[in-house]
Amino acid sequence: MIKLNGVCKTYDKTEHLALSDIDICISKGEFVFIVGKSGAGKSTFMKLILKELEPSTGEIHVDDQDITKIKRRHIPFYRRKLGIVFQDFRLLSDKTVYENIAFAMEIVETSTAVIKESVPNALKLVGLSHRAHYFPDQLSGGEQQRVAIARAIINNPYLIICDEPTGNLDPKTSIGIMNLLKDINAKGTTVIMATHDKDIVDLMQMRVIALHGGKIVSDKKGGYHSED
Ligand SMILES: Nc1ncnc2c1ncn2[C@@H]1O[C@H](COP(=O)(O)OP(=O)(O)OP(=O)(O)O)[C@@H](O)[C@H]1O
Repeated sequence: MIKLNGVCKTYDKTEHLALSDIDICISKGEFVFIVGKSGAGKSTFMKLILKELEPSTGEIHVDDQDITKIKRRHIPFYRRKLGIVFQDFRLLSDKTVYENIAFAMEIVETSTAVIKESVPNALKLVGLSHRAHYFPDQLSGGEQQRVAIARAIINNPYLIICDEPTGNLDPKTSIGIMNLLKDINAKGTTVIMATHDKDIVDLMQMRVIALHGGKIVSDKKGGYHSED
């Protein structure tokens, strides 16, 4: 479960509240969209959960842990529970598809035997077994995003955080990526996705939390709403 209680965030010395009085609860296994105009607070929300930022007030619980209390040296261990997918893929250009995914396991000290078994399985899941030895610049945008998703799930995260994962993709490719995320979610992984893509949100019919001026203005199932 992910729970935010009375979370406010101001940046540095500004008095402007990037997030204000956020109280929400996301159950394990949910798929949640975070929507809102530019400046609404979506990235701030995601960065708080990733522990890239600290709240100015309030508590944030992820998987029954108050993450505001995690010590700096323990942050890398906390982040191992999370898979992250960005708009711009962020693959390592000098590593092949296989190596990009294997690298995510190497840095958490997974054994070679487990890596050799897990990476082909992840590639199969995202439909890219035939691209294992390609480099990122030999792939389409949609294929690169599939690699990024394979890398995000390879260590069995509790939660996948997606920041505009379809932002650089055409509508058809975007739907393929969303179906992949839906399948991963159906196996029990919680997904939180920030997006501007109204068509995708309407298509998926999942829970939608809308932010405006740092406040939650709507929290409903089933697409965008007129007041969002
Ligand atoms: N590093 C920062 N320093 C000061 N203010 C910031 C900083 N980052 C964000 N803000 C402010 O916090 C508010 C929320 O910004 P945030 O980036 O979370 O919005 P967003 O919904 O993700 O926008 P976008 O869709 O454009 O990415 C905005 O008013 C923004 O100007």
